[in-house]
Amino acid sequence: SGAVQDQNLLDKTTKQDSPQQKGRPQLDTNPPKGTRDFYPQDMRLRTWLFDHWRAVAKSFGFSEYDAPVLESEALYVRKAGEEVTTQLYNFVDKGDRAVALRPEMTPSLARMVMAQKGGLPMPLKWYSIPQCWRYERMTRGRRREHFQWNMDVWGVAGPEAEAELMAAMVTFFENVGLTAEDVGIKVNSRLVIGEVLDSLGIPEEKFAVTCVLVDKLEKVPIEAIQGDLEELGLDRSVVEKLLDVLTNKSLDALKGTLGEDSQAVKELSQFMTLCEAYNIQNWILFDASVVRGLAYYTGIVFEAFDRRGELRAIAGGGRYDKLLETFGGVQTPAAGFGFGDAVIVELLKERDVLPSFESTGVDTVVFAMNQDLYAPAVGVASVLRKAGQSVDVVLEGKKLKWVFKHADRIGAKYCVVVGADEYLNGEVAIKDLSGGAQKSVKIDDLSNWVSDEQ
Ligand SMILES: Nc1ccc(Br)nc1
Repeated sequence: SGAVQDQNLLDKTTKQDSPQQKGRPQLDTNPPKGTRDFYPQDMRLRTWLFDHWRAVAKSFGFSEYDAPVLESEALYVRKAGEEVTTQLYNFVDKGDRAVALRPEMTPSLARMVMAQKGGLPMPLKWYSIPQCWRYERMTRGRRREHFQWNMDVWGVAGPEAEAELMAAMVTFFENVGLTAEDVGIKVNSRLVIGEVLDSLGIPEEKFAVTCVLVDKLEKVPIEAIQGDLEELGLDRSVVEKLLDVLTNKSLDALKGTLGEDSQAVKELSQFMTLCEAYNIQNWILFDASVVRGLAYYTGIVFEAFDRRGELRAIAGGGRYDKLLETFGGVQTPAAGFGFGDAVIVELLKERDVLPSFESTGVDTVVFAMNQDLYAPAVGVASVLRKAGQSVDVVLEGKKLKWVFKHADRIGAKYCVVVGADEYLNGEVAIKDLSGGAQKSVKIDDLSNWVSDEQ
């Protein structure tokens, strides 16, 4: 069910199955496992969320792009054991092609950049709100789809890109009524792991898989991935050293561990300084244990979380300078984040900052008192619509009591009744549904009435 439906808007137990038609197998009216329907009220919440995402993207000068939900499976073959590739929603199509519903947007973005063969003027500041998919055994009853706001900057090597992305994410949180007391953003750099592995003589090609395993270590006991670590040739002492470094609670402590010349420390310090320039430092905290689960991150990584620790990560991202290379393209610096539509809605609901989505947004209901007045009534509706109102015309003969109840149910502000006597005087009756006052207005004055009511 849709995000709002999860709030028991349509409690599943009250949904009545349609009456069984004689002898016909009844259609299963549920959406496919792990997917959601968005009824109009759910859609109003989703549109509200996407409008906020789009407004921030626009204010930061980002341009919207899109790509097919269906991609070649080859885009996601990374052999790093990431959840996002082990839970691929993949199949072989009728043309015998190995395809997949995209689990994330970044590879599609990389494919689109690569397709332009260097012809895209850099930097790119692009965003998208794709529906992304995974095929997870329903053991955990989790969703198989979500919408994920993607913001990416391509062609900028310095932490200015990450800082701008961070500022955009914080702007969204502030715009929807959340504060730095509600949400924090943990920041780290994968260069930390890189520098530790270098110091222990672990070859570069083990970097990505090590990062994915360390990310898993955050969630499962070491025994659960002991085999993977051994297969990777990381003996216990290496893992212990890594885990020890990741417990560093400050950049100064990290400098003590990695040394004055640490590139990781330099970059993180510069990033933190930029965050102060945006005045978002209260949202940001250094946390050496953050590595994120995607294999292709190469530098700064970050993840937004609810400070009460009740929910899963709200959003996450980082630098991924080598992704194009893995596709056989030219190395191009890039950084970005993904921001899912599910956890944020849980948080907004929990913090009670979600607006109501009861109303349909209709301004005025127009009703003809009898069939002879229907044509004049739609003429009145056209005048109101041209004046900018959202108008719901009652399309069938109804009792006035039904009309007022209907207008109230859809959250209309006014009800315009076209009655025989008033119409003879070139007027209509307008009932203000908030206060109940009723008045007659000349049809020729309706445009002025609309502008006076705005
Ligand atoms: N990657 C991914 C896709 C779909 C969902 Br739900 N969660 C994560």
